[in-house]
Amino acid sequence: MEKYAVRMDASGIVWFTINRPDKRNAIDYDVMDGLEKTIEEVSINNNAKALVITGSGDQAFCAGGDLGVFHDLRSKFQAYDMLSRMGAILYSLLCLPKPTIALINGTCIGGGAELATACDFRISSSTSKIGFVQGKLGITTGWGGATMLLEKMKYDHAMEMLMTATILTPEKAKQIGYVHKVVEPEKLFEECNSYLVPYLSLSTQVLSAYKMVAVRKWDVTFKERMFSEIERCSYLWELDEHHHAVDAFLQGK
Ligand SMILES: CCCC(=O)SCCNC(=O)CCNC(=O)[C@H](O)C(C)(C)COP(=O)(O)OP(=O)(O)OC[C@H]1O[C@@H](n2cnc3c(N)ncnc32)[C@H](O)[C@@H]1OP(=O)(O)O
Repeated sequence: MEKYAVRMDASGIVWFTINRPDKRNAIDYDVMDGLEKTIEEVSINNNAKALVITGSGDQAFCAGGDLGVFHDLRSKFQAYDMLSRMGAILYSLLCLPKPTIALINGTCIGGGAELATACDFRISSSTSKIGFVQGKLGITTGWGGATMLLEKMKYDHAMEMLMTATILTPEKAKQIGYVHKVVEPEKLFEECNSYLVPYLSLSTQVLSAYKMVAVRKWDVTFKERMFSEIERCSYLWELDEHHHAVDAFLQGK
């Protein structure tokens, strides 16, 4: 089974689906490859007007990094290689000159919330769970998620999400401005299509021009901040607190 699926529909929406429902759509190196290629293709394909990222099945959008795979990374140098690669992928998603949507079809936690944050808009199923749970594993957001969140949300709401590592209902996430629309699970795709209609009615050049205005806001200083966040997470990654927490998860404690 392919770990991700990509298709472009007749209206120019590219649908990227993480296809690892048995692992709650956790991101491993293959999914990273798929995201990297798709973002690049969408950015250069004139027929691609928008990118929607979602997860397969009705349980999870994305449960973050694959703890089984990434737990092999023990030192801060090993952690930095993986974290900065995914950080670069999310930075290119953030700056993609087309509208992007995280279609949150279920659990969206840890790196899954970082992935969703890199998108322009978040549409969630009413049954999803959303949270930056990294703190519970003794690390911070390691893919640049906090830097992006603080650009996109009010300071106090962003810091509360990050520093409490709590899991929010979609309604609460909407109330604080993280999620833009909450819909019944069976209406998720229909509502996502409707949401995109006004965007698709404008030309790609116009949409790209607006995205470029936003990208200018995220200048070199922003990129530096994002990557120093990643470096700090690599340092925490190496510490026992993190490794013990992941050991406990993998051993089902
Ligand atoms: C590296 C960048 C930063 C990060 O993303 S750190 C990772 C943050 N993510 C997490 O801590 C999520 C850990 N997972 C969970 O808390 C729960 O599995 C979750 C998502 C709430 C779903 O709970 P349930 O629906 O009850 O399902 P479950 O626990 O029985 O899991 C089903 C199978 O999926 C696996 N899974 C879930 N999240 C995973 C992950 N992040 N990496 C690797 N495998 C993961 C889980 O091990 C289980 O697999 P199996 O059936 O035992 O083979």
